[in-house]
Amino acid sequence: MDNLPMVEPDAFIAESEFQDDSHPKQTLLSDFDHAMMRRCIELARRALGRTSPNPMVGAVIVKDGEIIGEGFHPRAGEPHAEVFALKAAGENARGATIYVSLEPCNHYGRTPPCSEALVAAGIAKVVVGMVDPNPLVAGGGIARLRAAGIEVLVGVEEQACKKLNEGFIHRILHHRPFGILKYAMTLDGKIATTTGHSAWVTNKDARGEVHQLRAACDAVIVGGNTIRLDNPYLTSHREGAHNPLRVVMSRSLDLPQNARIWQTAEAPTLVFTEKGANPDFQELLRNLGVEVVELTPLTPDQVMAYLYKRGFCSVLWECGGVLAASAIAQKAVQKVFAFIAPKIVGGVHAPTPVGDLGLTSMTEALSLERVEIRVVGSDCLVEGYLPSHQL
Ligand SMILES: Nc1nc(O)c(N)c(N[C@@H]2O[C@H](COP(=O)(O)O)[C@@H](O)[C@H]2O)n1
Ligand SMILES: [Zn+2]
Repeated sequence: MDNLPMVEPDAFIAESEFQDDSHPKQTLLSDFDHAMMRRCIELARRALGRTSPNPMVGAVIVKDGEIIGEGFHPRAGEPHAEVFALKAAGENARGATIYVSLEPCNHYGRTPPCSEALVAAGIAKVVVGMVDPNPLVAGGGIARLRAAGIEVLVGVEEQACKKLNEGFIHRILHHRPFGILKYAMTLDGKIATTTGHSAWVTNKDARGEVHQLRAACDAVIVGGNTIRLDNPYLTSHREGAHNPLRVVMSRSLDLPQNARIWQTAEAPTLVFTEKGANPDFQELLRNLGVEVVELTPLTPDQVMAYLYKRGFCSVLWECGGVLAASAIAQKAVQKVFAFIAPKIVGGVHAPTPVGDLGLTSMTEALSLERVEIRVVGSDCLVEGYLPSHQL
């Protein structure tokens, strides 16, 4: 939720990081302002999973209390949300207020600066959800609008706007995609039986959440063991939903030829292996339309560096415990989604979601921050951020 202090039940104060003497430090915000920004977020989410390396952005133009134009950024290379909203509002935009979930850009990228388009359209006021962390923008859009005499408010529904684009923000600040570790375990902390059987730990509502998570990510990563034992499809299973790139990390490339992942074409597949591993199988995969990339040594960080260069913002780790521990140790995981099913399977050697992290004392445990706990059908979902992550 917002960090904004409450003034009275339906009014909040927005405080801009970019105030100067000519602009009041605090401005009362109405429920309407919040509702419009939440609408921006809703619009932005229409492009869920499709905008990388760009952020998801929504914009709403309001005049005399009425919405006269809306827009969202559909994908990189296409116009920004503000441009779609201006187009929808037409000449009526003169003197109007625009709400936009991310600071308007002020640079020539794949598209021209939105700040100039807003000035040219005669927009009177701009309400911004969050400052753009992109160093090419970073307050420059706000400064340009203010220099043109436009009133600018910053920080409305800021936390929600940041959460919408945590992948983009992490990518810009850390030059790596944002990593999410997802696992499903029983009440006694097992992800499979001692024999390795791991299907159906959670109920179908939890599986629906997982498909939604996949739709929001650019890639989903598993290790070779998951292909051998679970034989997953790794798709989002929803009509019209985005399917992430399916990524397999396997040093040996000792994988079944008839695995579902390479026998299904709904989503692209990329296999990372080490130099020279199983050349016959590499050729077989390529013939099946699977991309094969040799990375030596094959580590989570190398994979994340590669996916960063490919323009990815967010990656879902759906791997077993050994790879998960390695991804955590290499800071390739920022957030955890743990589904807990009220079942007990027992077994001293039954696998657990995170392998050895080399910790010797409970005081070294990684305590998740900003934890949210929800009931999903008959299961429980614990969501939180690893300690080093800052939004
Ligand atoms: N305010 C805003 N609205 C949008 O719809 C956007 N896509 C962005 N993106 C910012 O601009 C950069 C991309 O520019 P090009 O699409 O290459 O022109 C992106 O990195 C964000 O900083 N901003
Ligand atoms: Zn723009």
